[in-house]
Amino acid sequence: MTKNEPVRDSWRAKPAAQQPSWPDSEALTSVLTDLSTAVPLVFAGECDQLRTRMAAVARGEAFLLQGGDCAESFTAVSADNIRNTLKTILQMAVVLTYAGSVPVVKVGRIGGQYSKPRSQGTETRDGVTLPVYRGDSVNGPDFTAASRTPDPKRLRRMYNASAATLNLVRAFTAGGYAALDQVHAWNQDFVALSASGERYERLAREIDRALAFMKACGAHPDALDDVEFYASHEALILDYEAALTRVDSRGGDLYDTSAHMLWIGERTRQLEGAHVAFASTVRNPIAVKLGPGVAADEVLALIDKLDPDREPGRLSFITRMGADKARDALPPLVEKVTASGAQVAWICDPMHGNTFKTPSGYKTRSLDAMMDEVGGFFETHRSLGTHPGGIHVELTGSDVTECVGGGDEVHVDQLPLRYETVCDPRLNRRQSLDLAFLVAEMYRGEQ
Ligand SMILES: O=C[C@H](O)[C@H](O)COP(=O)(O)O
Ligand SMILES: C=C(OP(=O)(O)O)C(=O)O
Ligand SMILES: [Mn+2]
Repeated sequence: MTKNEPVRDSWRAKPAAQQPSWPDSEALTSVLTDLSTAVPLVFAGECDQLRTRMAAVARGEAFLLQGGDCAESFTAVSADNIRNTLKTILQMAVVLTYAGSVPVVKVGRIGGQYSKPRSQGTETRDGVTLPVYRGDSVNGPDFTAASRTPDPKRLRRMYNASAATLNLVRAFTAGGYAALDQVHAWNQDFVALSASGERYERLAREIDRALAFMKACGAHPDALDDVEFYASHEALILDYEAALTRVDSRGGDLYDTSAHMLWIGERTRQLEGAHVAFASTVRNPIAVKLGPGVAADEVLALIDKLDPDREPGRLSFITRMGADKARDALPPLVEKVTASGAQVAWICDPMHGNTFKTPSGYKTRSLDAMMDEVGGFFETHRSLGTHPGGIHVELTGSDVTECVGGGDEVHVDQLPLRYETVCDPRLNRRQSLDLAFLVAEMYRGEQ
């Protein structure tokens, strides 16, 4: 028995919110047995490396950019989609790196983001009530009884889809696709072609000059050809996460090898719940979402449970307060955590507190509200002398129409044109770049 066997299953004694009711427990056991011997998707050493990167974020020496789909779906796993998402995140990262003059830690909501917590257990349409869609790992989005019935075989499909996605991400990021020159050229195209491009022209020109200067100095461009890119998702379906948890051969610690970083959602962060208990057993960097209802004492208790050794990089808080609440809700939390001596990374998710439904029933978010929340996040950290450590956003590299606003404005009446998300509305490619340039201006104190 390894030193970790006693703690490994400790979470099973706690209540787990938001778990599917699998109708066939034998089928579930069979899939989990199979997954428990599957090849790990990430190496524990990479998780350690990300922890050191996140420690730099916590110390104020780096910025986190975390983004990707609200919910990945099996049918959307394609080279085009993966490449476009990656390309968008890399483009955003170049702008933020230059503006902040600090390294940007790049983490995708990718290669495992298949499970969704929901506000309601069921959905009713035209008098018919069915289980709610909980992500492709559990059931299908189509509104039929067959599609909405949880099917454990989907957990194996999630693993396969994650493996294929991460394989291509690794190929792109190590194979020269992500070269800085290339990414900057894409940004120049965006500035030239976007309606709001003029506003960003100055920043793009400055980056151009900085690159020319580096080259003139003989800075080795090869070093700029590869990027570090990490994978993350919400650790929601604990049976899946536990099946992919392995004892690290190097030191005997437990790592959840389904992703480098895992987060606990707003709906599953109960102090005595199974999600917090599970996360406390693994060494991966962990993040917890915090909504406007959280009390400062709960946040301190989360630190005690998840980061008892007060190790910078281990724990991040992703605040998602809503634009109208951020300026009131955030300061007391940041003050108390700082006073406690814990060094966590503070990340802003400007999306989940700003969702609304249009009269015709589309779930959407406006770029203005997002920027307002990011503004409140920066103001709070600047006034308290703490570090605004990063942003966490739902985005896609495709030209969808799911969020409203942006330089090439998407209007409410255009939402039906390309509303393709299976869960929450994502920023499209241009809106994501708008956001990056606007955050860059904020970082430089220009707004
Ligand atoms: O990211 C996901 C959503 O915010 C979450 O699943 C809740 O969505 P719902 O209110 O539509 O259930
Ligand atoms: C469900 C999500 O967020 P939250 O837990 O903050 O509501 C999410 O990130 O998709
Ligand atoms: Mn979401």
